[in-house]
Amino acid sequence: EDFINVYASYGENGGPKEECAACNVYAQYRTVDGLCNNQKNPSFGKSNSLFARLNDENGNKIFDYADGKGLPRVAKNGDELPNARLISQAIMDEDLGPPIQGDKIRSAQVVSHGQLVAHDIIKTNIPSFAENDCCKNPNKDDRDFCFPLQIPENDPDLPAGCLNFVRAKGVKDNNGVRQQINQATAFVDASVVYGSTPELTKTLRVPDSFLLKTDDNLLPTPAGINNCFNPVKPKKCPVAGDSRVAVVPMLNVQHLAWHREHNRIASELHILNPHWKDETVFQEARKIVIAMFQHITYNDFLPLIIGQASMVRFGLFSRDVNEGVFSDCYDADINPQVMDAVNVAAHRFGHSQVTNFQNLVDDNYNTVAIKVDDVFESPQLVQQNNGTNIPLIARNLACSASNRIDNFIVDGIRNRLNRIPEPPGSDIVARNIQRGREQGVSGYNKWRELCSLEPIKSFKAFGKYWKALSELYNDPDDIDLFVGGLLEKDPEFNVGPTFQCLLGFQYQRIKQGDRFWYERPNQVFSFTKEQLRSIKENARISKILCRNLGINRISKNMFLLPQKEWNRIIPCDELPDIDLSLWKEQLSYS
Ligand code: HEM
Ligand SMILES: [Ca+2]
Repeated sequence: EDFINVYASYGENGGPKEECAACNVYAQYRTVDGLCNNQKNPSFGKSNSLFARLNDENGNKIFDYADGKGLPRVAKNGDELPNARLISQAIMDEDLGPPIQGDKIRSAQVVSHGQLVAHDIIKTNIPSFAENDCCKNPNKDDRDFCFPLQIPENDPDLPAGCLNFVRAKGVKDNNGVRQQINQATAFVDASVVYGSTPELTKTLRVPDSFLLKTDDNLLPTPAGINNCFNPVKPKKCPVAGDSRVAVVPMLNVQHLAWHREHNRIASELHILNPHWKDETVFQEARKIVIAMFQHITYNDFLPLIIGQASMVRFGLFSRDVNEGVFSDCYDADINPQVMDAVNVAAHRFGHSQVTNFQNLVDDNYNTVAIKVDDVFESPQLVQQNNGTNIPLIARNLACSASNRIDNFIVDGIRNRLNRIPEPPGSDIVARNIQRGREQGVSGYNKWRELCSLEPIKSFKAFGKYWKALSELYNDPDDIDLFVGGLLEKDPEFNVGPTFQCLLGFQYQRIKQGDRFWYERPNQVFSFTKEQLRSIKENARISKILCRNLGINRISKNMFLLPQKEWNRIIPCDELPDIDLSLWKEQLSYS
């Protein structure tokens, strides 16, 4: 049974002309930018191609712009939609929720890995915020460029009036309709580690070597690239495969762990196979890192977000090693590109898991509280004293709870987001809502319909929020997807049915549309049976973070809070390891 109507399919996917070049059918490794992953449509899933829209039964793209071309969505009756900040205040203020919003089983590592994967598959091209102030500059009336937020009078936290918001770069498709550009590869391919363009990969790599660059054993800080959005605090700026590496320290150390894991694996492969060229060592290590990243993301992370039933329904679990090692679900007709609804709403579910604190936890489990809004874009917290805080951040990832997925978003990111270089900062909820509208993403009910769920006919369906919603919106069809989606409940605290459908469908396409999916047999790039088995049995997020972030003990499954019986804190050495000797090439003398 298909959640998404059979009619809904992907539209054409524009891309630059270079893609006319023929693909190398015998390529052993995926390209950095995803080009030629699909040999019939070389730009499927490629970086810098357009986000996907679903098609209706007549093959027309599904979107909702006020003028049908590119102006932000308005209400069904033609009025402006309700003020995004007012919605945020009335529905998503953490003070409206229960006093304790922590999840009982999910750790902060779920949140951080979620952000890392989000950044692996999604990066909207948005003109720089710092250089373009839509409240001040001469372009402020340009509706193609600006869509500022309006903070109402008497707002308790943000100053009334205009708050900057720049629209995503627009590209006209063949019908003259505004589309947006995804700068990341849509594949789950560790592009957060290696970059989504050959130029960035080159910057990250040590020339003539299999290693990624480091600076004092930390992420590299090459001159000439400045990803640091905070211009005030003097510091070195870390560079990784994605420019948002330092949004918060917990994300920063995810990048660091995978970066170090590449160098560890590459160094071992080099010792095992001294005759291999540097390039071979680099690419073989990259291939193993990507396989681990895919395995962990699909089998250990995603079930905690969309739940067991949706995992099974969309065929997202890898094949159980007891039933066989290889598995082939590849379908060359599938375009893995991320769809608009997943970009602007469904995959932003993680914003409700974020907590107000990014604490440091020492070896005796003493905690130093650090507020999230004090450490946005603060790589110095990770870098200082040669990285002495790194193990303390890692322990916090394992030991502190994520917040529940619900309609409450903490003040740290809802009132004080990115107060850089100085207050007032912004509201992540208002931004997400505004982002959905400016990209012409259809309202919540449309997505329910596409997911074969009953559209909501009355505000009453939303329980205690019906009144607030009915005072804000004219019609249930006007409700923004981010708002409606997070108001849905799931008994196991996964995302609700609409986001399960959208994320399940998206991750299915990313898996089935990936020619290089790690489980595939009989290809020039396939692992051996023994190698794949070793990856499947031993790839663990706990092992990767434990061995690379300077801690000695860790919970067996870091995505879950430590627990005496089944998720004890154990020495890292007791966690299983991938057997890299399986990559030792048997030289034959013929
Ligand atoms: C740790 C705190 C986090 C902060 C401070 C943060 C902040 C932001 C900001 C400022 C944006 C841009 C909003 C816009 O203008 O469109 C954004 C986008 C986004 N966030 Fe987060 N976020 C956090 C965690 C997460 C998590 C945990 C997830 C998912 C599990 C997530 C998923 C996304 C996605 C998918 C986007 C859209 C990205 C794009 O358009 O390129 N974020 N976030
Ligand atoms: Ca990617």
